[in-house]
Amino acid sequence: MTRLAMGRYLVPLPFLLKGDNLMSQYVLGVDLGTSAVKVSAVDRQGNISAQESYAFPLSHPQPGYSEQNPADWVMGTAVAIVRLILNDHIQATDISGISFSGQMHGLVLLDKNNQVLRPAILWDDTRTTKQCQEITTQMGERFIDITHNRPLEGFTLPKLLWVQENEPEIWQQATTFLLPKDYVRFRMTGKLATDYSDATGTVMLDADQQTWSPEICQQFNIPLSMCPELKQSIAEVGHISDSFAEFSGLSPATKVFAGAADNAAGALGAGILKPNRVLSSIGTSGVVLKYEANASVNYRGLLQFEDHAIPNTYYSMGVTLAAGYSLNWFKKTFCGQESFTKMIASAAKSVVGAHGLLFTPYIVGERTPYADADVRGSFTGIDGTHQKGDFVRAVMEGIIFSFRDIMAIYDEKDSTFDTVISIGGGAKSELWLQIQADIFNKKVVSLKNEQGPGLGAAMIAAVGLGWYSDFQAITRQFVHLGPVHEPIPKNVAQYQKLHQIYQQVYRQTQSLSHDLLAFRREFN
Ligand SMILES: Nc1ncnc2c1ncn2[C@@H]1O[C@H](COP(=O)(O)OP(=O)(O)O)[C@@H](O)[C@H]1O
Ligand SMILES: O=C(CO)[C@@H](O)[C@H](O)COP(=O)(O)O
Repeated sequence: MTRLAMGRYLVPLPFLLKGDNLMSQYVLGVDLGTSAVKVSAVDRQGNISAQESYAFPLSHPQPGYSEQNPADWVMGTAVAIVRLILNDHIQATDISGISFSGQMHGLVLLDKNNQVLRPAILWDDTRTTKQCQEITTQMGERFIDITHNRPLEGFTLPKLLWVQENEPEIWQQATTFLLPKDYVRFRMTGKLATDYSDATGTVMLDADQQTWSPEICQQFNIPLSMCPELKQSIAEVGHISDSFAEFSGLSPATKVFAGAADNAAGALGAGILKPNRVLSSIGTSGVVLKYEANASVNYRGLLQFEDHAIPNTYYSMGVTLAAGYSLNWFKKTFCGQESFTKMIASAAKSVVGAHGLLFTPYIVGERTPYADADVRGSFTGIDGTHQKGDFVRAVMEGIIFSFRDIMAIYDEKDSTFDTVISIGGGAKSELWLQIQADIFNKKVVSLKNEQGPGLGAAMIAAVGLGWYSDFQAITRQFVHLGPVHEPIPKNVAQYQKLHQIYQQVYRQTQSLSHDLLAFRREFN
């Protein structure tokens, strides 16, 4: 039988030709999340023809540390692509373009030969409190004027300073830094670059000038040459290299576009192109995000301010560090092999307010509204009658109360919106969608196909290829909203009362959790 060599995979040719989609053209959206990489093949009409994913581990070598191995991202992406080609019969030659959505802020350091120098330090790593204080001491309000952000542990600049101070032997060899998706793109094309939406997340971009800030780089002894070239999200960065083609089965003719930060891509994939719509994303992290038409708004660091994937537009957001991560932690720790669906079914048997049990999701520290790396989570009100379902429900509710706290910042700024679009793994749960509607007291809408960031990445490639003239046009064709969850007045009233109690937990447990973390650092 004739066999076609695809990298190291030998595939019977008739098998490859069996697919229905021989004459179709696709773009691939690579969504590099924290729990897994998910690759979607999307046709010119916006139909998601196939999806594959590959999970990778998170490493927490010490409390507050969070790392991943960049090689795992590349391997996982290649495996997902190989599966699309072999299992889903997407023809490599039909894949016209690829783009990316990437977990934000993570630091990948490369030496002069573009070799990775140390594990990537991720967005939820909070080891850099000292470096954040140094940035504030040295630059004060000027830092916020330049970046429209305040320095927080998750961002890339404090991570660079941590390596400078703590690993001088690594720092001496460091030649380039990249964000996570940029490293995957580099391994696919051989080209070093980042895009503006991920660049803002480093807090080294001058938000008004749209250049790397020479003032910030000079202040902290970071050579400007270390910063990758800036590209628009839809810019073509290159083609698939021969070596990655060999490895993955892709065609070297496939064009590769810069892509975007996952929240920018998620906003695209959810049709967040107007200020009346807000995104609620329950991934590993949790995000409440609002479209901003121009850079004149400055929340002075109360919320993050970032470049959107659409040129000259922006978004603001608040981040709950451990959203889906909290539910995942609960499942892994207490529910054995049980599926999310089964575990959540037990929560559905509980009631609004989980019979008086409250959870705060600060289990890896928090970013918004409390920028506090050393706070930790809590269950309050545990009673001898509580069942497992009450605990699961309390975790789900606590995460959404944390989102409600972010919305309170928008309320204070008189920033109004009427619709919440829910994306991320958490949007798969009907119960969680209704809890959101009831706690937000807003209409909550999910997507027909829950692939916000992956779809956004595919949309970037499709616009980059010229299939659509702009993001407004492609959104009309690609983004399909699903069922609407309306708030239930009785539940809204109960949650409003409970939220007031929830809001007291941070202040009343802050010093306790700081003391406990100090104890842990001293003794374990
Ligand atoms: N069936 C489900 N119902 C509700 N939540 C789910 C389900 N499956 C996964 N999740 C949640 O979604 C999270 C992963 O979301 P995802 O958007 O894939 O994350 P990331 O992009 O960070 O990798 C998990 O941590 C989990 O809490
Ligand atoms: O730190 C942030 C945004 O500022 C996170 O939202 C990361 O971008 C990770 O995203 P997920 O893996 O949770 O999608």
